[in-house]
Amino acid sequence: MQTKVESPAAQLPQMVDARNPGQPLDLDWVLGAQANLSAIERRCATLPGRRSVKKDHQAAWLLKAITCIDLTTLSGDDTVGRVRRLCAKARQPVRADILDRLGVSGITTGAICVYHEMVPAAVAALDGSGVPVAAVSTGFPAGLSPFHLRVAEIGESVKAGAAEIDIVISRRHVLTGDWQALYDEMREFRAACGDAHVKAILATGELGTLRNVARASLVCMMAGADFIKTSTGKESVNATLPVSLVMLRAIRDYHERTGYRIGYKPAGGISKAKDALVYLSLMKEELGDRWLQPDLFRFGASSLLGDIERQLEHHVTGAYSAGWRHAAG
Ligand SMILES: O=C[C@H](O)COP(=O)(O)O
Repeated sequence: MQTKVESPAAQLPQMVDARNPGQPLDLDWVLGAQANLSAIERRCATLPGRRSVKKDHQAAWLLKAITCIDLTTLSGDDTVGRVRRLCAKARQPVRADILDRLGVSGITTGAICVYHEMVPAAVAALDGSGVPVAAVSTGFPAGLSPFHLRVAEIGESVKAGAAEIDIVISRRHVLTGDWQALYDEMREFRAACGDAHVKAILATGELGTLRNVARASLVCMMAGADFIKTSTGKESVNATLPVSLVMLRAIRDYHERTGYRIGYKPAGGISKAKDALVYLSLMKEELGDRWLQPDLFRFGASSLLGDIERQLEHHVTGAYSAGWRHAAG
């Protein structure tokens, strides 16, 4: 079987759209956003069973998923050694013998995602690979440090070589309906990023309602977010299908009204290949094939890659290896 999947770096030049500049805060639009919980739940309940891709198609979709992973380590005990091992995995996400049998070469993960202190090590380890480094920022995960320090943290990570910045929003602005404060904060974070792309982490598990998720999504896009991201991975509820549906529809709405395509990053608790397939099919159904590229879609995941590699090994050998053989990623 020949499954041609190009690396994200190879895909980017012809795929990149104009960057979202943002727009003035439109409160009528924001307050008009609603979320019908029972309709959303009904739609999501049908998703896992509905679209099942098999055999070679499944392998191709799993390879696609790999190119969209922000391979992540966000632990208090991260070391330079761990980050270097993860970067080696980002450069070569699947064992060479498995890729040979799939007829694929040159794939990488979408990015590496680390805390600020690990950015220089990751940048050095990924030199020449085309894999960008994403830094979580702005007092991740709670986002409750002094505002000027949150802004300064972005600048430090950009200076250290991060090409993508994952900021956390102030959940209290959403919970109190202070959309202007959320907009102003996000606008300032975006400005501090300069040319680095900014992903706005909504921490949806802490926003109370799906309607708040829809409104916060719109405000962050209006303030210039390049991506909206569900979670830090540290909330008690992280990425879910209902939240994803609401955020994807906000992205669709924003695209229809402004012409700008905003990326989506579900993050936290996505660790199985079959879950990745459900997310890919949700993207395809809600937003179309254009959103299946790494410049518009990422998984934030620390252990998903290991399960995908295991499934690909099963695809080419017919046997499952032990999970520990695919530990990194
Ligand atoms: O943004 C990424 C998340 O922190 C990763 O979460 P995870 O460890 O549950 O995959």
